[in-house]
Amino acid sequence: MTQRHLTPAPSAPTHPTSSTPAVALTDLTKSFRSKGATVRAVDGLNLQVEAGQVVAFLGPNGAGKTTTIDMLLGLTEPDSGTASVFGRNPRDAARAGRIAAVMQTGGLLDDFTVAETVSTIAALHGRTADIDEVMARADITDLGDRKVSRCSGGEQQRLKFALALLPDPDLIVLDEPTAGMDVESRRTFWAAMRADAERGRTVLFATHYLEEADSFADRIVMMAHGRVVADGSTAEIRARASSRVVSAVLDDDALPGLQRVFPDLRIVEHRGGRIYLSLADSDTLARHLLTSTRARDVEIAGRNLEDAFVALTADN
Ligand SMILES: Nc1ncnc2c1ncn2[C@@H]1O[C@H](COP(=O)(O)OP(=O)(O)OP(=O)(O)O)[C@@H](O)[C@H]1O
Repeated sequence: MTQRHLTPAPSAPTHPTSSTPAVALTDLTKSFRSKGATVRAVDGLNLQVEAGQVVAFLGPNGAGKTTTIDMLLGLTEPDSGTASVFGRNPRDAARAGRIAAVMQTGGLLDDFTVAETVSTIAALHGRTADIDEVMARADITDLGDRKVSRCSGGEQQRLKFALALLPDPDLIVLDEPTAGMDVESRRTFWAAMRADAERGRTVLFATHYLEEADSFADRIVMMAHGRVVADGSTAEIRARASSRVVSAVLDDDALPGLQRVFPDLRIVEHRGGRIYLSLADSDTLARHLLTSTRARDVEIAGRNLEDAFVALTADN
C-alpha cells in the first residue's frame, strides 16, 4: 500500500469528502431459510465508511459479503438494523445517482457492441456527452465495435465498470469484480479502478484475495460468519494475517502464566491435543516455551489467510 492510494490525487478532485459517512451499517442482520435450516448470512454487522475511502471487504466463501452489499445497494431488506448511503436510504441514494455497482454476473446484452451498450445506458441516464470519457476511464475505448459476447470476462467487467461510472456516483460498489479473470485482466481492471479512485470517489469492493485488497484498498474489513472479524489499514491486517502460530503440547494450567509473561498472547485454538498460540514475536514465544515451561513438541508455522480467518473468528 503506497501513500498515493490514501489521498485523492491533487488534480481535479471531483468527489470532495463531506462529514456524512458514505456508508453507515448499523446492527445489520439478515438470515435465509435453506433446506429447513436458518443461515445467518449477516449477523449484527456495524460498519462506517468515510467518503473518499477505498475499502476492501475480504472474506472466504459464505462470509456474508454479497448479502451485505445487497443490503447496502437496497437490493435486499435487512431483517433488522439499518443501512444508509450518504445519510439516505440506499434506494434513494441509488435513485439520486450517488451509488452504482459492478456485480459479479449478468447485466449485459450479448448482441450489443460495447459502444452500443454504453450509449444506450448513457441515454437512460441523460449523459450522452460523457460516453468517450467513461470508456477511456474504464480502458475500453479500443473495444467499441466488439460484440459483448466476444469480450473476455475481464473486458465485460470493464464495460460494467464504465456503465457504473455513467451516473458519476459518489460511491461505487464492486462485488468480486475480478472473479475468474487471468492475471493480466485483473491488472488492467485494477489500473482503471485505481486511476478513477484517485480522483476521490469512495470505493467498496468485495474480494477473496488478500493481495488484491492489499494493493488497492486503504482499509480492509475482514468478514467471517456474517461479522466483521478485523478492520484496519492494509498494513495492520496484513500483519495479523501473516503472523506465525506457535503450537505445542502444553497443559492448560500453564496458560495463565504464559499470559502474564506475554500480555499480547492470543490463544488461537485447541486441536488434536495441541494448543495454537499467536504472538507478534513468535521466536521469543517458542524460546520461552522450550526453556521455561514443560511444553513439548513445539512447532512454528506460517499462517495462511484461511488460518487467519479461523483464528480471527475464534477470537470474536
Ligand atoms: N438467497 C439465499 N438463500 C439461502 N442462503 C443464502 C442466500 N444468499 C446467501 N445465502 C447464504 O448466506 C451465507 C452468506 O452468503 P454470501 O453470498 O453473502 O457470502 P459471500 O461472502 O459473498 O460469499 P462468496 O464469496 O462465496 O460470494 C452463505 O452461507 C450463503 O449460502
